[in-house]
Amino acid sequence: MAATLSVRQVSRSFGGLQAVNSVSLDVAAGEILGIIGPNGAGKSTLFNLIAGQLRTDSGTVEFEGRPVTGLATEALVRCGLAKTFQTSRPFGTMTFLENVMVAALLRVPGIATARRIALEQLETVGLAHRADVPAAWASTGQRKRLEIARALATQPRMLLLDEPFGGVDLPSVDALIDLLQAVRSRGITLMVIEHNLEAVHRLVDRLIAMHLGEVIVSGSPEQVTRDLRVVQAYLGASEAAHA
Ligand SMILES: Nc1ncnc2c1ncn2[C@@H]1O[C@H](COP(=O)(O)OP(=O)(O)OP(=O)(O)O)[C@@H](O)[C@H]1O
Repeated sequence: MAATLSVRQVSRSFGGLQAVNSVSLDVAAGEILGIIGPNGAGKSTLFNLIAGQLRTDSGTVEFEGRPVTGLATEALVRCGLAKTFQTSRPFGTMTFLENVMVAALLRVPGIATARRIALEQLETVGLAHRADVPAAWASTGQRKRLEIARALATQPRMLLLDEPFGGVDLPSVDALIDLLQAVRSRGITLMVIEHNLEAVHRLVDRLIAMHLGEVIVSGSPEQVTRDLRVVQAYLGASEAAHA
């Protein structure tokens, strides 16, 4: 089966720093692919290159067989590829509902339709009861869910999630895993950057580890997290941080 997303030899540097170095990967339709790696490995940069938030120096990205390299974020959203942010920033003075409506309006023109879609997505993520509350009142866990609702409101076929479990308290992790699995069972392909390895193990079908801008290992969660190169990458990064 053709891949939903194909990344081929994508690179990006910042000054003298090669943040992403010739990364190639495929994500199959309906798959949940996890990306791990120590701080500074290039995970977020890779996501930003795929999602049109950064320009690639070289390489290509195809989504559902169409070249999308260099397309701006809004154009990609209209193609069905959406991304949530590591630090989600809702419009605090707007309500939960209005925040999701803004996202829905990227795909549908009418306010009434956007409102209906937004309510459905708040329901999906378990926040319907917060619809009329200012988003500034959201807890960390609610902000993560709101960000997922906003992405879903753009009716994506693929969703890139940057640290969906970051700052989420332990009891909420299970619910978030269930939510993301429910999203996948609607046919939405997921690619997830995550530092919470326990959550990653339970969520993803396949895992890729990055280090110093490169993909170093790809395989099942068990294979990748036990791989000596991955262990050494984490140890090396933690030693460098404490040096
Ligand atoms: N806009 C930028 N300007 C300069 N350097 C950058 C920029 N964005 C990222 N970098 C550098 O590129 C490297 C990769 O950063 P990136 O944020 O992609 O890593 P990461 O794997 O997502 O890390 P983390 O897990 O800490 O979020 C880092 O050394 C970072 O400092």
